[in-house]
Amino acid sequence: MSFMIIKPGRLQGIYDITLTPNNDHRGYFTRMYDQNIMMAHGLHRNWLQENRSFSRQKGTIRGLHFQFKPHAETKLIWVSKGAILDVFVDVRTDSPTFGSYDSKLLTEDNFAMLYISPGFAHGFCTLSDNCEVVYKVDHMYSPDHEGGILWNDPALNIPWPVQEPIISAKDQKLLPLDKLTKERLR
Ligand SMILES: Cc1cn([C@H]2C[C@H](O)[C@@H](COP(=O)(O)OP(=O)(O)O[C@H]3O[C@@H](C)C(=O)[C@@H](O)[C@H]3O)O2)c(=O)[nH]c1=O
Repeated sequence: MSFMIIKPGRLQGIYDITLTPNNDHRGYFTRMYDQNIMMAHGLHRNWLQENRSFSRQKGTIRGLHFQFKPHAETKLIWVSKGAILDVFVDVRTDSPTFGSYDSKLLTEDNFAMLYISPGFAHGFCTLSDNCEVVYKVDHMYSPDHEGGILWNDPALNIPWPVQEPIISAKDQKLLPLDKLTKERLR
């Protein structure tokens, strides 16, 4: 049995991963990561940091974030508590889907994981209180390379489930995608 079922998402570079638990009368056992399976799909990375983010209230938005090159990150994301709508925007200037977004529901019990390649801006909206998101990244945090796009960029028109989110002061000041210089994104 394969503990990780991996399928390409709609946008090139995105992968939907479904974990398959082994159930018995006690509960279940599942692998959260299987290096051999990830390698077979060319998706194993040298994960350097694992982050746990906790949001107290439903309707919190974090994002949309990325790191500029050479610190652009791959992210492997799942939800250990609560539920989120995870959103990712293609900011690869040479991509035919530049500026397109997609989203995925991740919950504490849907056994879903999301693999996001470098070159995507990433964010999420919490759909429940006390939400905990856990994700691995393959580059260390580099404050000098932080990049972001305004969550409600009118050109992107992302249908977020909230109109007035709880959001950080830093994220409130982010600019729309068309204000980012393509030179810096390259
Ligand atoms: C992301 C990060 C933040 N920090 C610090 C900076 C700051 O003092 C505090 C909170 O940082 P932020 O407000 O940037 O946290 P947050 O808004 O949760 O940022 C995260 O958002 C999601 C959507 C992502 O995709 C992540 O890559 C990351 O950008 O933690 C680190 O020390 N290491 C890290 O890896």
